[in-house]
Amino acid sequence: MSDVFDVIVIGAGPAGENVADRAARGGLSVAVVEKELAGGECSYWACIPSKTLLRPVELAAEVSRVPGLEVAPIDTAAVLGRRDAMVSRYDDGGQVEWLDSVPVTFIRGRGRLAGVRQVRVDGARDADGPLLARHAVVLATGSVPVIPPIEGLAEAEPWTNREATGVKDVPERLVVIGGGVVACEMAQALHRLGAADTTMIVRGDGLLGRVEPFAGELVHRSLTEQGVRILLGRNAVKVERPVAGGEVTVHLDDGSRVVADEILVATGRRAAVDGLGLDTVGLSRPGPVDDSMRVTGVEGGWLYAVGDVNGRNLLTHMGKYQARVCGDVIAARARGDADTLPNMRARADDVGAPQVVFTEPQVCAVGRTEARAREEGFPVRAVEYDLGGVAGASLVAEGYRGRAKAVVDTDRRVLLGVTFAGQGVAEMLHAATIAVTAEVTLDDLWHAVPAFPTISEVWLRLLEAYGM
Ligand SMILES: Cc1cc2nc3c(=O)[nH]c(=O)nc-3n(C[C@H](O)[C@H](O)[C@H](O)COP(=O)(O)OP(=O)(O)OC[C@H]3O[C@@H](n4cnc5c(N)ncnc54)[C@H](O)[C@@H]3O)c2cc1C
Ligand SMILES: NC(=O)c1ccc[n+]([C@@H]2O[C@H](COP(=O)([O-])OP(=O)(O)OC[C@H]3O[C@@H](n4cnc5c(N)ncnc54)[C@H](O)[C@@H]3O)[C@@H](O)[C@H]2O)c1
Repeated sequence: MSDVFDVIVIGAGPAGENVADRAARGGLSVAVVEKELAGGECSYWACIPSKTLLRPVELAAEVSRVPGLEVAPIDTAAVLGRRDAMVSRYDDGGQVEWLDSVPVTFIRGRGRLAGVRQVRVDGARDADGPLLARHAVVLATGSVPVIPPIEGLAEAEPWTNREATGVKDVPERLVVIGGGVVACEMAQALHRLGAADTTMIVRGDGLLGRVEPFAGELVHRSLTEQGVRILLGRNAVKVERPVAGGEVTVHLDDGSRVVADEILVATGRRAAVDGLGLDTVGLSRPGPVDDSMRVTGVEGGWLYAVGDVNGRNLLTHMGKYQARVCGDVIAARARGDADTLPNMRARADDVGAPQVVFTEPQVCAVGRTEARAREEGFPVRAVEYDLGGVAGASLVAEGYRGRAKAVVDTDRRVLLGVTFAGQGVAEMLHAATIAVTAEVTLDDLWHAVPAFPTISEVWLRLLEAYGM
């Protein structure tokens, strides 16, 4: 095998795989180095298993809101069996086969920078010399969970997303630290799959702090009604687990405590750069990157970073988008072609990435929240509408509960952000993404007539609320 490639990608998660694919399509030879499983966190321990565990929860809630249908109890063993199938039983054979077909050279082992355009691979290739990249090295190593420095927490061997999404025996009593996306999604899934006694410890005054407050409130209400205990404005100060795998006690800053069988930490993620050799090229972190995903300040401009590791937006679709830009740019630069075509710069990251939180109710948003738009100095007017008041929603469910909000730039009459919360709203997000990204004016949106009776009629109601 040649030790010289046009491009070397470290990390074969969704971002790494896509940058490799695009660079190879551009005619370059590419090697991808992966220390665990091709497909990355998303395929085995994040998006895919978490959504598989949440789908029956969502479906059961939907069925329970239509008179004439009955919800059978959720069969947890069957759900976990489907999860195992969806993660290919933690076997990446299919992904490796696809990489081979691109074609890309797949190298299993831990990669690290070893100087300019050089990558060493620990493991199988350790004894060999470094791999050399003619044009570019791309960091696509993803992120790892943050374990906060709470006394006794690390020693208590808390669950992270890996144990939670890979659960084999659902604990009866679960305590979750955090109130963000992972905390809400996994608390809901595990509670409905058997963790009858689930408590969330949230340091802020609401859930899902990055979205419009009404969305977090709707999720809070739903979780509480299902029986999840949510402690807002509390901090864990000490954790005790005297016997490994035994009962765990979490002490809170108000003197109270929570006892559980397992503890899940969902307090954010940080770039996966430990042992990555950034120091060998004079860096302490893998960024910032410019809009072509090139790490700034590296002489020769040969280093790029895509996906979670660059910290822009920790979402699979955004990492893949950055990867497409990056792979095309590297190929164009290698050929000496113009690298400034519109598809060769990532501009969607700053606008406010689209995101769906797959709780029940779902929450989805794109663009800026009202608060962020005001902070950034836009002339803003926000309008809201009760989704339950739309004919399509009342057909979907008895007592449909949900809300929509649009944030408008009053000077240019374009949307800066849109948020929906409610049953089945995820598939409405892309219309909002197009409107926000393409800056479709309200006057043009008026002619995009939503079909009756769909929940999308809320678009019309929002425009009417604006005064049209
Ligand atoms: C519970 C959970 C649910 C999520 N759900 C969603 C969702 O529904 N939708 C969504 O868009 N996002 C979701 N995310 C976020 C999503 O998982 C990440 O944004 C996505 O996985 C990032 O892709 P990536 O390729 O940058 O990194 P990763 O998927 O983390 O892949 C990085 C790869 O690099 C490898 N690697 C790391 N270091 C080295 C090294 N030194 N040498 C070789 N290989 C290395 C790793 O083994 C890994 O395979 C979720 C995250 C979590 C935790
Ligand atoms: N459906 C999806 O798209 C999806 C699902 C899961 C995760 N993700 C992505 O994964 C990333 C990580 O998710 P996450 O939920 O871990 O992070 P997050 O940033 O969404 O939430 C972290 C939560 O932990 C809290 N927190 C942080 N430090 C704390 C501390 N020391 N003590 C107590 N609480 C603390 C924060 O206040 C917040 O509530 C997110 O950026 C998200 O984009 C996406």
